[in-house]
Amino acid sequence: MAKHAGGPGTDAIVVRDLHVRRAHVKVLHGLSLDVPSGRVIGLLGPSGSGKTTLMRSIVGVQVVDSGTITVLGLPAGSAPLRRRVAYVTQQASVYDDLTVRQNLAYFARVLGAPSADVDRVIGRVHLGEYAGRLAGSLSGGQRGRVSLAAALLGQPEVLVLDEPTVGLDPVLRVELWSLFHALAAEGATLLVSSHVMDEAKRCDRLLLMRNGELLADDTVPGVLEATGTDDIEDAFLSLIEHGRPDLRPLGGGAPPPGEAPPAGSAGTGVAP
Ligand SMILES: Nc1ncnc2c1ncn2[C@@H]1O[C@H](COP(=O)(O)OP(=O)(O)OP(=O)(O)O)[C@@H](O)[C@H]1O
Repeated sequence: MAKHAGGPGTDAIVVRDLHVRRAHVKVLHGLSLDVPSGRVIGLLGPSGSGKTTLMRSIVGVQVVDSGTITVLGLPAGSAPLRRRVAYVTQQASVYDDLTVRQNLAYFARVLGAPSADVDRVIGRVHLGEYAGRLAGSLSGGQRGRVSLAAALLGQPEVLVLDEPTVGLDPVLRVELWSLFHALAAEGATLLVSSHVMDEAKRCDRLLLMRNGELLADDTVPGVLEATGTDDIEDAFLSLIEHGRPDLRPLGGGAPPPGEAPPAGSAGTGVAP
């Protein structure tokens, strides 16, 4: 079970007014968000919307212009977080000339995780039958699962996963989402990016991004209710088309002077 510092009801990740440029181009424009502990949070948005940049900032590998990011109560990227936060990039990070088990044994040693953890994580990502295979002989999806297994070594409290289900068949995708929820039930916090809107329904909560800004921060039912849609893709399009003025932030932010709150907007977490 993950050692869970924050506990239910607290925020594992807090981002405030985050501005990031990449190659002199502004990518994130003053993002503020909270990621609650012990939940699976979906970070959704089209390609290029800034999901990876936000994740890189949260794990402390991105130079930021301004703003603050706190993870488990500590500044993002600070040394004590190194073993408490795991990051899986879109490219599988494995050694092709080592077997699956050898890869994980190596990473376990680097992380100082117990060697028994290797078989545990192999089991969790259902790679048992491939444990003795060279990573270089695996499919892209299988290599991705080796990377995910490496991230689970040492039972990190926060998992930041960049498009972990891309290219997987539907059965494997469902298996991974159920693994994510099992990890959350054990106390971990998962921030999972995807550009497939259909995956939204598998998340406890959504962060919808576009052009480096947050369009919504809410549960799936909350986003649907706030937009008057019954499909998350339609909801996303509605947020783009109608913008955010019709929607109120979580906790009932005040409407502009002289304007009544729109019907169905109470309690929604659509970003201000
Ligand atoms: N190394 C880089 N140098 C310059 N610009 C970059 C770099 N990496 C990303 N960008 C730009 O930053 C913006 C956000 O990219 P980012 O990778 O964060 O988006 P994303 O939502 O994760 O996209 P995808 O779903 O395709 O991974 C894009 O316009 C992209 O072109």
